[in-house]
Amino acid sequence: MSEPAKLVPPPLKNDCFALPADTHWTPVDEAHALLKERLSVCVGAEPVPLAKALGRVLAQDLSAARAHPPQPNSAVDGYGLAHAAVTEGPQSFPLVSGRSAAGAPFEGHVPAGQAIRILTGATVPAGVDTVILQEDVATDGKSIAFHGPLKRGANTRKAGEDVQQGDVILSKGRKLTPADLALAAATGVSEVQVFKPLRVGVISTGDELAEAGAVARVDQIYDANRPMLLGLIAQFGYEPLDLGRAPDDRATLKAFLDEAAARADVILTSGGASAGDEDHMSALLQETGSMTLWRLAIKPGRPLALGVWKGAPVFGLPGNPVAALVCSLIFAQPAMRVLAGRDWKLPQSFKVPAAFSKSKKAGRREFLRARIGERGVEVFGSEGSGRISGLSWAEGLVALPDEALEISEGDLVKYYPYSAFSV
Ligand SMILES: Nc1nc2c(c(=O)[nH]1)N[C@H]1C(S)=C(S)[C@@H](COP(=O)(O)OP(=O)(O)OC[C@H]3O[C@@H](n4cnc5c(N)ncnc54)[C@H](O)[C@@H]3O)O[C@H]1N2
Ligand code: MOO
Repeated sequence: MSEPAKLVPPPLKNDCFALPADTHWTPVDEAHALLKERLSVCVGAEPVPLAKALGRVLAQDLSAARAHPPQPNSAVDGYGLAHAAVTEGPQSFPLVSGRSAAGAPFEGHVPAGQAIRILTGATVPAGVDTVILQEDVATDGKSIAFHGPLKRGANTRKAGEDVQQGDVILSKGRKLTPADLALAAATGVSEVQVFKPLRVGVISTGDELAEAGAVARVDQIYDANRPMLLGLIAQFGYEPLDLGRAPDDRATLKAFLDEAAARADVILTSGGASAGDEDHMSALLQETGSMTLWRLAIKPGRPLALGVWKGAPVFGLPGNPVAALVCSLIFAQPAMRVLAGRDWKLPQSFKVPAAFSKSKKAGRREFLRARIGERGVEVFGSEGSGRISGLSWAEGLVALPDEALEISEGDLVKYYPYSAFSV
């Protein structure tokens, strides 16, 4: 009998972030390019009254039903007159009786060489093309005296100078802001065709999880990811659907996914994304054949399981809360934007001086919990992926590029305030 082959241990690295050479580590930019290419809107459209349209996404271009302003009107309180009758130097014009006020226009014609009292927003009467500011005249109530020359058309707004009837005022895919509601209302729009809200289902997985409020065994932890992800979805303006906690049991998890696909347009799960013995989420998605299990060149958040379950895109986020949040912001957020009917757009970052120093390794993009302090952007003391306290401490993320980098205090680094993800 021959001796059993002796096990040869690998060199000890003890770096769970080291990137083994035999795996393809997908760079963040490559992952983004794939998401951008493959995703498209997955919700239908419906009409809603303008008053209910804030934050909704236009399902078609919006056109002005009327011009803005609809008629020429006065930009100031003053006196309207015909420019052709104005000369240089001091002069005086008799006032016609009556006035033009906003909502109560003067119906008659103002003869050349005469003037009419006119108020801000009032329709410019026939015969008038120019308005002189009341501060620039002397009056006894019967006539006005002022200095010429005046500029033709002064202090008036032309019909349609802002928007012409039929102009496209807002494009398909636009998320309606308060200013957009003003523009639509001003141009006579009372109802808009918008995409139905994106329903995002959230499932936590893991036998170790206990529900908030329940008595937890010492070996259990409270489910922190679910309230975080549901809150994030609400902040993004989508409809959060709490689909509960699934145990580490493949058949039950399957039933959870079935229910999720029936009720939600997109599914976010956390936990079980990597390839361990209990990582059922990635295993189930793999079975559908739609699976792209990404090993992402990112810290934190390496395992991100992506797939489609009964028609619904699934983001299998890593279980560690910091990684779950970072992956949601960096991948699920731009993806959900497109699924909800908007364009592909990454959040706006800012270059800010670092109030820290760090030696960064090559080969992965790193996201650090960060906030702006007096000396620049500060980072949380620990990079541990389970340190939830750092997520609350932070007001945003610093993104360090894929390459190796020596960062010294004062160097400019990329900073994303959390608010940049919720626009
Ligand atoms: N041998 C290795 N082990 C691990 C590696 C590795 O490279 N080699 N990578 C680590 C990294 S990085 C991550 S991230 C995790 C990802 O694993 P899973 O997505 O399969 O997540 P779980 O194992 O289920 O959970 C990880 C961690 O997070 C806790 N968790 C899970 N869900 C919740 C929740 N809803 N609320 C709060 N905390 C949650 C869970 O208890 C674990 O502690 O794998 C590492 N392992
Ligand atoms: O990278 Mo894991 O995703 O640290 O938490």
